[in-house]
Amino acid sequence: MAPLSPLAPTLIPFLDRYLPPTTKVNSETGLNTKLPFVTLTYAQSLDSRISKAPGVQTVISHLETKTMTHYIRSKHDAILIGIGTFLADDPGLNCRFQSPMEQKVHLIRPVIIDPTFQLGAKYETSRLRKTAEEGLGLPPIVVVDSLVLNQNPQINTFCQKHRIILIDLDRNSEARFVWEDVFAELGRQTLNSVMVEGGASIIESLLSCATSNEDTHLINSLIITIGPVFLGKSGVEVSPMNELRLSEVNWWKGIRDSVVCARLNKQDHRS
Ligand SMILES: NC(=O)C1=CN([C@@H]2O[C@H](COP(=O)(O)OP(=O)(O)OC[C@H]3O[C@@H](n4cnc5c(N)ncnc54)[C@H](O)[C@@H]3O)[C@@H](O)[C@H]2O)C=CC1
Ligand SMILES: Nc1nc(O)c(N)c(N[C@@H]2O[C@H](COP(=O)(O)O)[C@@H](O)[C@H]2O)n1
Repeated sequence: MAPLSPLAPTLIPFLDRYLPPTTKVNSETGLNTKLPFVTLTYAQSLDSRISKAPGVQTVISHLETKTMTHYIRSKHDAILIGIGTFLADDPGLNCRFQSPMEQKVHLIRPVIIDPTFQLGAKYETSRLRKTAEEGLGLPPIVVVDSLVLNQNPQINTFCQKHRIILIDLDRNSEARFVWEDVFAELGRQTLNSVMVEGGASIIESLLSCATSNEDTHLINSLIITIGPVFLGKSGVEVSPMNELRLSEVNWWKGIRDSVVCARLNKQDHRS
């Protein structure tokens, strides 16, 4: 694993207002809210692609913005990916950014959205498991369709040592979880901030639900790294179902990549 570079100092004030507050407070009631603070963050090409082909891990971020991603991980309780990303990337999903102010590296909880429990035996040989066993990260929580519990014997073995969250799929709309159910459950598990990293299906699903009025509050911040590359028509594109305009937009320019931070709605979680 290549070491990270020092964090560009200008990234700290740039990112600050888009990162989770220490305590999430509802601006209207003054009470803590049940839903975690959700940051959607990923790296894309100039043609809005996050990998060069389906299921192929593709480096887009420069080391400088890779370091930024680990800094962002250090500010969240959980990191969420879809099972497609687990299968394609075999990621570590830990935090390797060490703040000079902290004695220890931050431990972030991986969450995998895996309705049909494809994780199965693949977890045994994964980097995720190795990272957790070496004490460099935490074991994952896997979010599974409630109906799959009795249909897949591998779940029972996995459950003995790991946490599984059972949620009913929304069977009216192409067998997806309702995101509010997922985040509410993560909130109940005391995960007060969730960083969503991908992949394409997860990003599109979240951006698309943000275009429906009811769910705009689910994503609190958007942080996108843009690398100077076109991945072409065989690349995996991310695009919401409908037009989506951003607010509170700010840009940062690094050695090679640019980063855009924004909100999807007008709600300010710090006021
Ligand atoms: N450039 C970047 O920042 C990143 C790139 N990637 C890339 O993305 C690709 C993987 O993307 P995908 O294949 O789309 O996989 P994915 O990680 O989005 O997982 C897809 C699976 O997640 C589940 N899922 C997604 N939305 C759901 C919902 N609302 N309810 C229930 N289940 C849901 C389904 O089982 C679906 O098959 C890989 O090539 C990976 O390298 C992944 C993360 C970040
Ligand atoms: N920030 C960023 N830039 C890229 O170019 C990427 N391909 C990704 N991918 C995400 O990073 C995960 C790998 O994490 P580990 O370093 O192994 O912990 C991968 O699973 C994607 O979510 N990200």
